[in-house]
Amino acid sequence: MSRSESLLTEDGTASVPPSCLSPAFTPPATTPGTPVLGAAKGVPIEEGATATRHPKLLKELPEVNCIVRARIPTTTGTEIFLHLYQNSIDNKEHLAIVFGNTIRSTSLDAPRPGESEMDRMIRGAYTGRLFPGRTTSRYDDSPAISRPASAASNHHPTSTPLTTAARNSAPLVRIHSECYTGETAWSARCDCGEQLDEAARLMALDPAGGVVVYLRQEGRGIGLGEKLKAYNLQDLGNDTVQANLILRHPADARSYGLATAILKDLGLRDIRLLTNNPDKIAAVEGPGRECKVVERVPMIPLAWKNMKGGVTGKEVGEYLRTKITQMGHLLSMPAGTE
Ligand SMILES: Nc1nc2c(ncn2[C@@H]2O[C@H](COP(=O)(O)OP(=O)(O)OP(=O)(O)O)[C@@H](O)[C@H]2O)c(=O)[nH]1
Repeated sequence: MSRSESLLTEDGTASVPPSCLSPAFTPPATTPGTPVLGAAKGVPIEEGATATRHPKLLKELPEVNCIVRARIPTTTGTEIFLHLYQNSIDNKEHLAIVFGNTIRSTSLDAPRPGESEMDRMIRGAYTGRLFPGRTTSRYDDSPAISRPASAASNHHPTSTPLTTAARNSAPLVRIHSECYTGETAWSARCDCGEQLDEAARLMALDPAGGVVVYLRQEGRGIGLGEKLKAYNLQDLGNDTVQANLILRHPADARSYGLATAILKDLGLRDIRLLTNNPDKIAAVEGPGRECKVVERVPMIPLAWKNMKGGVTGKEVGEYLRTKITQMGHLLSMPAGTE
């Protein structure tokens, strides 16, 4: 008997107490990917096209509106700009963490009726840097500060035919789904915290800058409470996919339309996407190909590269194995761990 069968009856229903089950099946917004083997580092997406599948795309993008932006000096010394978004499909505060000072939000910068210069600065719609006594949101009106070369333009990469140079200048993007346990509660069940840190490290180093789109789809979209139930089912012998299914959730309940809309608002069309997830690559390009993933940059677990800071242990090993064997993630287990 397999481990999942131990909790499923003959007709496939769960033998866990009904009170533990979610009230209704949640239809999948995206479905798990088809297993694909052996993607190389930095594969241009055109060459790796067979490595992707095409989840159902939204008919149209949701509306997004950046309502505030602020500079965050970080503990690593890198400055980031945190952008907070509202949208037309849920009430959650999705975020864009922007590295570099050339990437700007169109909706944030748009003038609002009746607002003062102080209003604009308070909501972050200023150029350059704020300083005590600044009176205007506009750069050129402010003789006290000089204009750094890197901020010379607020315009964004255009979609010219891609040369290697253009591809190299496309910004790095990570579409990251919330993981309270991995990012805040030091969980070693997954590598989510490590992935967020690694994405930030790479973006801080990249002259083209980068964006982490941080989507509030905790637990692959099932929410924290349900994810914690799934953890208990994992401790009872199920893998991460089986645990979701026993709880009557899809293996992956996420969607990426909001990410596409946020990237569009930030003026990013050609992007280099940090991911191993083929569904994400296909979905983020949007219904009208609003974005183009010109390169997939793999996220190899740090421990597999013998780098410091990697999450290790039995649980994360199983988590990664399930992603590869059941969700089609473009990773190969290191020799000796298959
Ligand atoms: N249901 C469930 N969700 C989990 C579990 N462990 C982590 N997650 C969630 O999985 C999501 C991780 O997503 P991402 O970091 O975007 O990564 P991914 O889609 O797996 O693919 P990559 O881009 O390759 O990292 C987050 O929402 C986590 O909360 C688990 O055991 N069960």
